[in-house]
Amino acid sequence: MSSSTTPTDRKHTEVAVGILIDAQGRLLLSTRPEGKPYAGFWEFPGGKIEAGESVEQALRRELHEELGITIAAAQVWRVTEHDYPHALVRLHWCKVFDWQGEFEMREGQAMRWQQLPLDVAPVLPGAVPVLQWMAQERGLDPSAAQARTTA
Ligand SMILES: Nc1nc2c([nH]c(=O)n2[C@@H]2O[C@H](COP(=O)(O)OP(=O)(O)OP(=O)(O)O)[C@@H](O)[C@H]2O)c(=O)[nH]1
Repeated sequence: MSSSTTPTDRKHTEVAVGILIDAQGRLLLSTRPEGKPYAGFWEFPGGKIEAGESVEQALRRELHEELGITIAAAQVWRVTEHDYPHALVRLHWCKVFDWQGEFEMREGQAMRWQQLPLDVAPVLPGAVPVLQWMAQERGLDPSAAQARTTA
């Protein structure tokens, strides 16, 4: 057949993602900066893991670069995959309850603390399963984790 690339022969991009949860149980979402694929979509903060980094180290670096905060310990909670046209990503999700510093949007993003269901939209497709699990943990209908839209 042709030389088209199938999901099985594409290399995964490893990504560390933080689910920051505040004292009221709210989740931090931010918008993807201009110039990146899916710019303007809402996502959980994080980014690509660099060679030699653990998930926790990558997440600590990314959240410092993007948000100006320093996180305490973070353990991987779930691992998911999503096949985008631009990349096949493996997302390492960590819940984060402790951090230090003041939030500064260093990449010009918007940020919102959100309860479920969210009231921001649209959300990056790769983040949807995690929103559903978070809703389930809270005794909510997983299919209603995202904002209702009138589209
Ligand atoms: N940060 C983040 N990335 C996500 C989420 N869901 C999801 O599918 N992704 C995907 O994971 C990848 C993260 O890459 P990124 O471009 O944000 O990472 P980065 O900041 O290191 O990028 P750069 O070094 O290219 O600037 C993207 O392909 C993005 O689509 C999410 O909730 N948060």
